[in-house]
Amino acid sequence: EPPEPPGLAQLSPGSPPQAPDLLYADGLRAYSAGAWAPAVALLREALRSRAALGRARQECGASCAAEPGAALPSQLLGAPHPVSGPGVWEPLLLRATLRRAECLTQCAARRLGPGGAARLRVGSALRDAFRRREPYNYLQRAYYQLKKLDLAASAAHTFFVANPTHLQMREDMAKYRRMSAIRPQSFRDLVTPLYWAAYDTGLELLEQREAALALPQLEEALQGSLAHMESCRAACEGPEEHQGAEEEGEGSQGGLYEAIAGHWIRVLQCRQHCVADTATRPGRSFPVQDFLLSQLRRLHEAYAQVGNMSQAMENVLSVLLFYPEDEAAKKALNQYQTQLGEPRPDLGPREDIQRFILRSLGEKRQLYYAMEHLGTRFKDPDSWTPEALIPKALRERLREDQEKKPWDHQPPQQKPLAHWKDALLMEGVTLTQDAQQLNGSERAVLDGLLTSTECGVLLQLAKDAAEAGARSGYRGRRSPHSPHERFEGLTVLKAAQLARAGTVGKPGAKLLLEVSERVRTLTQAYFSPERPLHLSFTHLVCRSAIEGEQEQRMDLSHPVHADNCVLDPDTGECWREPPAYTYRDYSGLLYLNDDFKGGDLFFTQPNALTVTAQVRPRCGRLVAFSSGGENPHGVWAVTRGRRCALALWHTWAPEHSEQEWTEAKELLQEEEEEEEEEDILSRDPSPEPPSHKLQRVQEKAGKPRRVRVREEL
Ligand SMILES: O=C(O)CCC(=O)C(=O)O
Ligand SMILES: [Fe+2]
Repeated sequence: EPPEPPGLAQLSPGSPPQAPDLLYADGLRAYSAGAWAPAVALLREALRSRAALGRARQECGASCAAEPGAALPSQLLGAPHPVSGPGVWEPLLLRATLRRAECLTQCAARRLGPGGAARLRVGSALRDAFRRREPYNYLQRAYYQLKKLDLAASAAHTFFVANPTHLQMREDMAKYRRMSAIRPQSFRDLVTPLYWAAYDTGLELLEQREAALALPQLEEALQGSLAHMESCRAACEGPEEHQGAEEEGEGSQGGLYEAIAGHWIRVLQCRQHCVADTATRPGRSFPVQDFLLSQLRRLHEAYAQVGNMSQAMENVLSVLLFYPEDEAAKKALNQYQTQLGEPRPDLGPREDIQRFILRSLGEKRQLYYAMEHLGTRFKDPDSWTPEALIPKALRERLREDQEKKPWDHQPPQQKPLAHWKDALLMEGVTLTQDAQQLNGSERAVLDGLLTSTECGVLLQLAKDAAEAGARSGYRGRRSPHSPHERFEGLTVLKAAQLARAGTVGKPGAKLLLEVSERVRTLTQAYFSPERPLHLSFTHLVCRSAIEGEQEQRMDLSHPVHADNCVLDPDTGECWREPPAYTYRDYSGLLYLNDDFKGGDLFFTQPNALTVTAQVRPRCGRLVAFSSGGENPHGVWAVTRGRRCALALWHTWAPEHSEQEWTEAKELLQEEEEEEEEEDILSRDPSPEPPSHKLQRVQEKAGKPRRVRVREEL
């Protein structure tokens, strides 16, 4: 194992947890250095620290709620001014808030060590990363490197259940599943509490008419769902949770009262949304409260099956507490009542569910009050909220809002078609897929740009150039994107030079120039008829699978990226600044062959996860698209054979047009002229090569490709 980077956090078991952001950053540092064991230790400790904070919040929230005067100042918003007037009410709210803050702070310090919760607080970016279970992605790779395959599989599974559209992980999962050394039970979710498993077992038992055995499982699952929501709610009161809320203009202007009220409103909003916190289960994830409701339904059926009619009643009444008009529940209730015989007014909904609903209604009432009187916002996550609870003045407004669609804007204007149609016709090219078919705004697949002979010539050119490179010790260059592939790139100028030196055929080098111009014409006609495009870089690229290293592959041939900006998949933003090639406006990929395995091009949403379109390369197929953040793309692993493509980038900026293209053209022309001269005059047998150009080319060719660290991770 390579040496670990200096200055990593020291871990001492048993001591209070360190700050998760520090641990995580160090874990990633160790990971990038390939120090797998420290990476695992640090990442796990980051997770443990985060969990400790969550637990402490929950326990402290509960214990402080039980302490007189330190309960969440509930009901204070609901009816303050009319009853006691602000003069009386303000000091009450203030005192309750301070008491509670004090109680929580002391409690957290007792549980987490000096500094308490504030010391373990993290920024919103990291919170999101944890929510997306990102640490498990790194963990699985580190475990894999350490050959701890079962642990790798469980970490991978844990990440995957929460990110089912993550391409890389989907591939990885398929590979883990094929590995016979991994036990099937290793594919388990390390985050989601076991209540999923309890629920699944309960369902299975119910199907086998084993209701008595199913009941404890279903009860456990129900408690699990409630606990899930509790822990989500507890996290709402952290010092970090409402960053940015002030920017939204809620609660920052005005006095102390507004500030405190604003704080509680945000806590309540956050708590309300915990019903929609996702319960994640292999292959599925949905709001935890929906899960709770299906548990209640299974429970009343199971109790009825074992003849425990009073508990069956309690559970079906609990469903009706949410949805009093639920037909199936009403029917079941009637049936249970008949079976019971005598009326049982003592029976009501389950106590835990009653508490849950009452508390939620109380919060909603306060939030609607604040909405009406303080102008705050509240989007109720529940469909079961009784209308009577919503102030009359608000009902109308809410209904209007609901009818207004946020995506009311016009679809993007279609480009004038006449120009490019002519251009296509001239070249004998067909439009195979337009932007709409590719689920994007500026994307197209065009076919027929090259004949198979032309593809053959260009493939031969790439091959000859690679072999020439091999002879000069250039061979064995691994791809900058994947250790499992070789990567050869040929620029137009290098091709011209090699042609001149007689290393590659001249027709190939000439065709390269001609074809790139063909692509430019079409791209301009299709995407930019009003404004000329210039080629800014042309690169003939082949990616070859390395024999025998493909089974264990965990990566893409080319990670997801955008061509003219630095993509931040966390936010979907794309920064048009260096090190990106910011002047690139349109990209083109002209494919030369299809006799390889894998290697499809794909587009994703800005999250770099969700695939929106996929294209299989073939001879003469051009994929053209705008180079910005609207077109993140990547290439699947090439697992067998060699995939060659001409990659071209176009720019509107004339100052960034490709000098080498002109130089190459001159070079090839010069040679032609010289040949003619030679033929005619046979006087000058050794014309001096343009050595300054050669030198420059060599420098450029040897320059390593920019490595995008973010993508590599
Ligand atoms: O070869 C491909 O299909 C895509 C390559 C690519 O996206 C790039 O070089 O920027
Ligand atoms: Fe690209």
